[in-house]
Amino acid sequence: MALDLPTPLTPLNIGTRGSPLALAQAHETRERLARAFDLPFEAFTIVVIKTTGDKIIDRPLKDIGGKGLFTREIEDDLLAGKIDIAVHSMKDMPTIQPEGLLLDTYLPREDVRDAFISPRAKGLDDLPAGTVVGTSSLRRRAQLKLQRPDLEVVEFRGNLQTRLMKLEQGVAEATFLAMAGLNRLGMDEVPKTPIEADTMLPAVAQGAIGIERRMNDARIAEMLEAIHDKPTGQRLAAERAFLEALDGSCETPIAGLADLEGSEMHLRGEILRPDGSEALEDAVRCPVEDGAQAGREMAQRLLERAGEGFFDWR
Ligand SMILES: NCc1[nH]cc(CCC(=O)O)c1CC(=O)O
Repeated sequence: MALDLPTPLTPLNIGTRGSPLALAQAHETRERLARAFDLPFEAFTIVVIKTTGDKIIDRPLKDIGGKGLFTREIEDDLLAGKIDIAVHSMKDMPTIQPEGLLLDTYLPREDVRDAFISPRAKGLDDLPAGTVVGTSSLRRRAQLKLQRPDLEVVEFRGNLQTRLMKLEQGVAEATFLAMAGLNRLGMDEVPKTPIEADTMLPAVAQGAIGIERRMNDARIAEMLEAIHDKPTGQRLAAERAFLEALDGSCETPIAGLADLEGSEMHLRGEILRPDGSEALEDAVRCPVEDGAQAGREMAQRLLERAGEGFFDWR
């Protein structure tokens, strides 16, 4: 495919966070673009941007608060033209983007499942009562407590490597990590047990990489079209409509997953009390193109069942 790049060729700047996983995602994006347009890798520069969430690593995310902890600085640079596109884990992205930005290009989705990670146990059932499990995810904490109220949970922040190190040091006996992250980093040696979605429904958009751009940049829009994965787009449209209708932030335990079965979509959703004392689930099948509407309706049904204060700690 021919691409109308200005001559002499100016590199396209790809913005990303600096964690190993974020870098792997940026490199995958660069490879897909280079391949689609038969361009050398040098046509793309990867620009590492440090975000507030990267700078503050000693406090739980929910205590720092505020929207876009891991995205604001990157989006500012995108709006300012310092970068041309930004690569994100869609799981970490708010459902609404700042004025002037669009986030509607997705790479083919990786494994959506969570994995159980422990040097000593194969699965949750093997852990004796009182065992300490580390996680910084409110969803995983609540899902864990629902299944095993007898286990202890400790806050487990930091990137994938940091969390694996904490396991090794014995800060916790087990943790959960996304299969997608482990796969993208090629961490095949980490002993992991994938957990099926029936047992632990993943986060909305887990395993998906999104590429953000300026709304008025037609050249970039055209370019991104070449690497967009439509099925991933259809699944995320439903999952993110569900999340948006729930007003979900990182501070509420919500899970959601859309699977495609031919022309049909199978959409599942779950909301939990933060202490894991209760979970409400719903599921529907609908035509793929109705996914977003189905997501919003599912959110409404769950909110009605939940009633006031469901997400409050008690
Ligand atoms: N919140 C951090 C984060 N954001 C995306 C991933 C994994 C990759 C993905 O889900 O796309 C992770 C780590 C994890 O949950 O284990």
